[in-house]
Amino acid sequence: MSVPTVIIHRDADVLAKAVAARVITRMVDDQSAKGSASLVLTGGTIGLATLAEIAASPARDAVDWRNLDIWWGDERFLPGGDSERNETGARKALLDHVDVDPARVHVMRGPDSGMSAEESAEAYAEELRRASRPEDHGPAPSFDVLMLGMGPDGHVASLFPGMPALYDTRPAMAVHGSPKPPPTRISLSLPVIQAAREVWVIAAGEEKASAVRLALSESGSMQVPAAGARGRQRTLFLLDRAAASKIPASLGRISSP
Ligand SMILES: O=C1O[C@H](COP(=O)(O)O)[C@@H](O)[C@H](O)[C@H]1O
Repeated sequence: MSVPTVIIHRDADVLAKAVAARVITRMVDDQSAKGSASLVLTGGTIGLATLAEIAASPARDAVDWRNLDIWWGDERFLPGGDSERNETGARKALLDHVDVDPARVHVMRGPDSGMSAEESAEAYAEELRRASRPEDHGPAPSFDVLMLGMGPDGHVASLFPGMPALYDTRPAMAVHGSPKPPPTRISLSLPVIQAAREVWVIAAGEEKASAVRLALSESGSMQVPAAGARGRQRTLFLLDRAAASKIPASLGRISSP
């Protein structure tokens, strides 16, 4: 697992624009090198702001959207179209504005599919297994970029502190009793997150500062799930100044104006 690099931007607005530019460049590079790319989306405030900035960028047309696999790190188990679903937010902010291949937009299905949360999670796990290639050496693709928002409690995807899902080794699982509504969710597991080539934890705001400090410390992922958010080749903590305000000065970091 890689050691995190911390990059700090002035505020949430600059952070979202900078992450958007980073996503576009990374997808273009991966598509140039291997023909296609994979991107895991996150819900949450800064995650959706980032997607809106990608949509607003003239450089978005440099991405071959039809040759991109889009996945989610987690989903709130709500019917399709519900405004609280991460999918709904992502469609509104970005996916409705670019020419994605619907077959390559891998959604976690809600109760309107007729499936229980367990069945939906298993269907997603199966989709991940099918997409895995021999070089991935595991039950899910090694995603090129996996973005994660982070809660003030240090949760990432729908992996909340102290919850059994943190020990789950299936590619995706149902989560019940989430402390943040809605209570039922679907999440990628920690091993799948850690198999991604690059993991980007994105956080803005002072309310995230303590969790950011713990996520960059020696904390265990059971106490602070974001402490387990590490990519195989690279881990980035992309922060605004407020979210970075409690990081010890000793920790290497790069700041933009
Ligand atoms: O519920 C969720 O919350 C987190 C973080 O959201 P934020 O609004 O505090 O930024 C998000 O990363 C996750 O995908 C989502 O389901």
